Amino acid sequence: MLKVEGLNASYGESRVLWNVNLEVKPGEGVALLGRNGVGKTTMLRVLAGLHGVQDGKLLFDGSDITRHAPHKRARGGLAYVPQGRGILPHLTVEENLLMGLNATQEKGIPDFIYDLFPVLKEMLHRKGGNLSGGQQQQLAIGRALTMRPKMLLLDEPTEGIQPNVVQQIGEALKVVRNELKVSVLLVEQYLDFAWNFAERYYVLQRGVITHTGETHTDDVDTVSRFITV
Ligand SMILES: Nc1ncnc2c1ncn2[C@@H]1O[C@H](COP(=O)(O)OP(=O)(O)OP(=O)(O)O)[C@@H](O)[C@H]1O
Repeated sequence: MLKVEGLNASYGESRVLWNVNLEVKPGEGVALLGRNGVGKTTMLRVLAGLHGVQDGKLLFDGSDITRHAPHKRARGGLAYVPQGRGILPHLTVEENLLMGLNATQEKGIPDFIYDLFPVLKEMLHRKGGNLSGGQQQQLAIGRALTMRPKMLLLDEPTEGIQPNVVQQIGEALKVVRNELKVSVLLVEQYLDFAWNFAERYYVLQRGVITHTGETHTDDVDTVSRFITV
């Protein structure tokens, strides 16, 4: 589904990602783990087409997308939910969701969005900016899903969110992966959440992938040493 080969990326003279190789298979949930500032957000921005590639190749759904513009990647099924959520605070929940629909032929917001996140139906006419952090996160994921993506790129969906909502988001993401068959690449610092969700993981340290493995066989405490501050 997604294959990253020999990726290098920089900010000016400063190299941030070093020869990154990473793969997400169809229907798979994969976690990208690491401390603050190691390059996780940059990695997702490169995949979304918002930051350039210095060297390397990005393959998605059988195409080389290395030089594709962000909107082309989104139309091709790669949906990015940035850290800080990226919803439009002055628009209502409904208007935010309808924006995602523009890229598809559908007329209305599909019911599965409300099945996943019932709170969005209750808050349909409320302004995005007046939602709680957890509700905004659900809206951001819901909006990305209205585009019927093949893969979601999620940047720290649990950040600053109260535990019961974190649990709801975790359950929704499992439905997204298992029933809607959408692959997920999840950037997280909340290790237990990532471990509970993902089948495989990569650890990024100072821009280099240093460990990778499967969550059901590997020891979470060993991995936590590489990612906790
Ligand atoms: N716009 C920018 N210009 C220059 N350097 C940047 C820029 N954005 C990020 N960096 C640097 O690149 C490195 C990687 O940052 P990045 O945000 O990708 O890390 P991260 O692992 O996502 O961290 P966090 O969890 O804090 O978001 C950091 O050293 C950061 O200071």
